[in-house]
Amino acid sequence: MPKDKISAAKFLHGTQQEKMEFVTAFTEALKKNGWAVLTDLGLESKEVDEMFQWNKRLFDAPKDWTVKNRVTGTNGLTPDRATGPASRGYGAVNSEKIWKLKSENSFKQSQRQDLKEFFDMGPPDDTEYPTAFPPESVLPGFSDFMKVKYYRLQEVATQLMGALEIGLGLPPNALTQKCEPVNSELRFNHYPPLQATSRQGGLRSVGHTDLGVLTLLFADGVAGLEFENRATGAFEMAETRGSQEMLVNISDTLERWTNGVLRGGLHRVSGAGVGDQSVMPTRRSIVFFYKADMQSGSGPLEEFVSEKNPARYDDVTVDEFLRRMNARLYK
Ligand SMILES: O=C(O)CCC(=O)C(=O)O
Ligand SMILES: [Fe+2]
Repeated sequence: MPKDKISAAKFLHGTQQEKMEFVTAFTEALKKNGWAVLTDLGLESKEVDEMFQWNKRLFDAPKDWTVKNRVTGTNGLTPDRATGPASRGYGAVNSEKIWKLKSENSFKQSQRQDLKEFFDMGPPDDTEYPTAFPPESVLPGFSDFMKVKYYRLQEVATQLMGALEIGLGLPPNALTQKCEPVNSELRFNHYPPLQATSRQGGLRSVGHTDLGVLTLLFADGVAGLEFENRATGAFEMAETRGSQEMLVNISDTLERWTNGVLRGGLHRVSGAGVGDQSVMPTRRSIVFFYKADMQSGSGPLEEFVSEKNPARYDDVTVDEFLRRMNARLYK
């Protein structure tokens, strides 16, 4: 498991050789583990702290506005998550049936729960699947703030994808061009405090891989995020230091494009690490799902397919792939 954190400073500001050192370390970590922790991203920790402050304000605010915007409601604006390829707006606790994504039967009945509420924002200029924000009267300034952060994180993710293109020996923009026009999702997660007696299997979110290309994640100080150790099959705590460190994990679309050379990092959120405290504390995370353009193919790139290594994934469009997964996740 990656105990070492990789500094992005050399990639952002270094010599050609230093850039390549980052590219190699980053690509190797993702090939081996499916995830890595990066430091020195060029993101001010103040910027990330501000996102956590908005996360708190958002979930503390009265939720009347969300009624029109629940998982099953279309609101004339927000697509029904279960039938569409996108996720937008507020989702209450237990909206995501994450156990249906991989192997439903491996989860006990008591583990089939998801104890986070969340808010997903799509591209600010998306007219097909617009994000229903809380009204300005409820949370003044929130949508403007989010738009700026959305593009900032898109920029960071695009840079990291550029590094991966080099690391995988692909031509420049081979992967990033499949992510234009922008189709990522910026998510705020909030895990409300929970009595230990209702932990039910000790998990706040069960094991899964994310649907997009690459996921960027910041967690507050409360432990919980765990990744599968591929050597042992056991889940182990992934530690990040608040706003100064960012976790990156491979998601399903990149696994499909690379025909399994990069495999999605399997992760979950546990209530472990809080000892025998009777209440699990509130936990918050900020997640950027870097996603592909809906019209791009989701099947393996020709560079990763050969007679010996035939395509393992069907080449449906990203739109179709995401609809397939959303139908499991939200129905
Ligand atoms: O909150 C976390 O640390 C993980 C969140 C997560 O896995 C997700 O939103 O897909
Ligand atoms: Fe996830």
